[in-house]
Amino acid sequence: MIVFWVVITARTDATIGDGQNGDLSLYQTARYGNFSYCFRALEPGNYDVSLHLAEIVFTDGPPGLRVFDVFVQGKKVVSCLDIYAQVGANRPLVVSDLKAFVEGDEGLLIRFEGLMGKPIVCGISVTKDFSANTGEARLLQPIGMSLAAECDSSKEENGHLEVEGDYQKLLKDHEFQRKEFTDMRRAMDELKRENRLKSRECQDALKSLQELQNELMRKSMHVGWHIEFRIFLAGNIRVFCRCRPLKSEEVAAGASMTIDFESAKDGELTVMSNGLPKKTFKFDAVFGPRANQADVFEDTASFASSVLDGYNVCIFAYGQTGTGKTFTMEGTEEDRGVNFRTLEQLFRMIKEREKLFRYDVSVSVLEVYNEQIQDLLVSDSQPGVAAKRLEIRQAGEGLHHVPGLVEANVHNMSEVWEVLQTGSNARAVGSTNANEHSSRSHCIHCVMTEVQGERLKETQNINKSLSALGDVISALATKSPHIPFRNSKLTHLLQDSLGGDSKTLMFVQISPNENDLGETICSLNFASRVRGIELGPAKRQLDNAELLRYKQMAEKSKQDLKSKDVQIKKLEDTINGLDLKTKEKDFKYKILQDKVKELEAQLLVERKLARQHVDTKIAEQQQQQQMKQHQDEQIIAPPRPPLANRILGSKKNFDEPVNGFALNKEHINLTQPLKGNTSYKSTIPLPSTEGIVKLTYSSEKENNPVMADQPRFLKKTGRASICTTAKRVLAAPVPRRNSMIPLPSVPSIVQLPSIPSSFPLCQEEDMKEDSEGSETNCLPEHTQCDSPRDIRYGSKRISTMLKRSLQKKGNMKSPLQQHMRRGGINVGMEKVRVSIGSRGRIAHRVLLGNGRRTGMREAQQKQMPGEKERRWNSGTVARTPI
Ligand SMILES: Nc1ncnc2c1ncn2[C@@H]1O[C@H](COP(=O)(O)OP(=O)(O)OP(=O)(O)O)[C@@H](O)[C@H]1O
Repeated sequence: MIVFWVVITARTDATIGDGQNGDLSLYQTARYGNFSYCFRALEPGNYDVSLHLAEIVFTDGPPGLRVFDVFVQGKKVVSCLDIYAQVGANRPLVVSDLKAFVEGDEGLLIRFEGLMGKPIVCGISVTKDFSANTGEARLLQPIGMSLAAECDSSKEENGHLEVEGDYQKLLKDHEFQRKEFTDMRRAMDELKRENRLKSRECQDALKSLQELQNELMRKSMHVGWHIEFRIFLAGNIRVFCRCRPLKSEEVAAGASMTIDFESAKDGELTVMSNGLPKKTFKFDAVFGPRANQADVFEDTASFASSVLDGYNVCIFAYGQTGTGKTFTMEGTEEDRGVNFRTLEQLFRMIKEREKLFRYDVSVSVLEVYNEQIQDLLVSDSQPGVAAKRLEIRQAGEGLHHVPGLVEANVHNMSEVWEVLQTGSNARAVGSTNANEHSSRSHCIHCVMTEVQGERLKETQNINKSLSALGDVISALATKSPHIPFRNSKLTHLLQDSLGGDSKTLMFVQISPNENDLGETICSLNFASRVRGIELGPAKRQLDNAELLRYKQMAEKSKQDLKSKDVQIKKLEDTINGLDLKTKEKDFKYKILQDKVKELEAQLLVERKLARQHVDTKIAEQQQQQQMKQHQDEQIIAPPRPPLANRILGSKKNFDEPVNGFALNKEHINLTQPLKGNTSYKSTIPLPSTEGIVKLTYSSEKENNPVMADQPRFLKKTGRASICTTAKRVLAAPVPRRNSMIPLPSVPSIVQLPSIPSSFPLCQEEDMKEDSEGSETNCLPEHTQCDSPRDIRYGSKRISTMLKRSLQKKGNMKSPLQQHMRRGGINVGMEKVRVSIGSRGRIAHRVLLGNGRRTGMREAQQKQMPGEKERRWNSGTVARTPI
């Protein structure tokens, strides 16, 4: 089948449908060949597709029929046979009810495949199937149309032409666009998300910026206020100017204003004269006739509150009579002044701080009249009784007070007001020309605030100007070395508040009446000078009690420090003493270790010596045995007396006691079984007599140096060891022993004499040990040696037993073990004595610490030399229970 693909431009025209019911119709004329329509679905769903095929010219009958098939979404919906059956010549064909299901945003593809010989006109109508989808009608949009390309016969293969690129390209483009659209949508979503994040960040940043701005503003205000306050404290008395309104009578008299408040700003004030500006002044604040009491106090409150922070504060009013000094400071019952408001604020702050601080507030009201101080809180003096004279005293550095002045404790504002009223009523009032209520006195309200032991704070108010005050102010302004505080009672009383470490606020009161211009300018000039006065930085005040308490605390800290130093010194001494003791103990321990090593080395030497001694004894025994054998042989074989005589000596010698023990003939007779055994010859390579002598000598010499000077004789041991060959008797198992006593070999042949009691074969302790353990130190009752080999074996056993004995005793009584077992250094090492050898010497004794000597030494001292020698010879270990 040949497929033609031609790309044409989709065209929509008036026949496209009404667009309102969701219909979309496309009519397109294709001149040649096959083509396809592609639609992009706006939303998934079922679509009805109808095809209008017109002017399909079937020039030929079935054999030559130019037919084509129609595919919707790749599925053939109309076949050539259908078309052939329905279409006659020049009759259009409408194929309807073709369902197309579109998923997602995939496109709807209608494709015509076939061989077209002549142009056709077709139309496609796509309608959303609303029966299956109830959503909003959204249609397919044509995204392209492909027409059949020119037939390229060169690409015909196996009777077919491969579909070339356009459709595939279209599909790829569509797929690409779809992916691109998906990517774009994803990117757009990402951008939206980022945008939201950025928006949120921006909002957060904006919010934090606003907070920062607010914080900055607060800080700026705070810093500004502090700077302003510090500037004020560091350089100037703060001066507020207040002008009263014109009185009704002044207005009635046609008085005109002499102050220009209209242009007043930033504390500037211009005095007018005849309608022209005469002079301009600048103060910290200016309050015109319209300012009320609250406005004034708003700027005054910070002063008042600093009283509770421990500062001396002085607020007073200065000005011409009748200008409102009393009104500003006291006010009226309906319109309270600075005094009342200040106290009100103090109580409010006290209330706020009541969990942290406790304040006691007292108020005094006094009057300075004719340089006399009168207590206005004292009731009228009784007739004929002179009022109590009050004087100013200086109680401490910078602390002036009036002893005897009544201080009324107040707890709330009603009590304050009551006190103030009492004082106000008691004032001396006279009449003046300027003000019928004016007085020639100065009323001072002292508010003493005690804050947890801190000194009293004073708020003092003055409602009259005094020349003394002026002098003081002038002296302060010119930085005069002498400030005439004591020129008047008023300045004297106010000295603490006007001094260099106070906060001072002065109200300069003026009249707006042009008739008072002279007085007004005079007051303003004075106030300007006051404003330039430098008082220096304000200082917090501490009272003497608090200072005393601090001093006591400092003194106590010093004492504590000293006692701590003493304790530290004691501790250091203790530590040093402990260090010394530790070093001393280390030193002693080292000495002990050295001694232990020395003893162990000595014990080693003793063991060697003992071993040598035992070997010597064994050799002697062997020699005696050999001699005995020869004697026996002589007895049995008389034909050889000369040789026997030569070897063993005469019979007389034979009968001689050997080492104190005499051989009994009867005993010899008991050896009859030996008679027949004449063929025995010792196979033991016996050492020569000289060798034995030398060995014995060297051993004895080593153990007993005294022997070196004595004549050398062949030493004969007092013990005999005879091997019998008459009868082979299996030796009973010989228990191990610890004693170093030489063992008699054949007690059955040679009956040794009874052993003296002073010659213990084994010590009681050894016996005890033997009875308790499996080992024994005692001689076996019968020991027989059947052969020289047994003799040698017996010698080895003896040697082994001796070694074990020594080893055991060494282990049992090792000084090191003793020391370790005792765990102290005061164990008497002398209690351990190891004595080995026939001429043994007393083991080296070491006295350690305060080791107590035991009865061993006394026992030795009581012993006879011979006994001692035998004792040593017995090879036992004299032990004293430790
Ligand atoms: N700012 C003001 N607003 C309204 N009235 C005022 C103001 N200042 C003063 N007055 C009124 O002016 C009158 C005189 O005021 P005040 O007695 O306070 O003057 P003073 O300076 O204390 O006088 P003196 O020096 O004679 O005692 C009072 O009647 C007072 O009410």
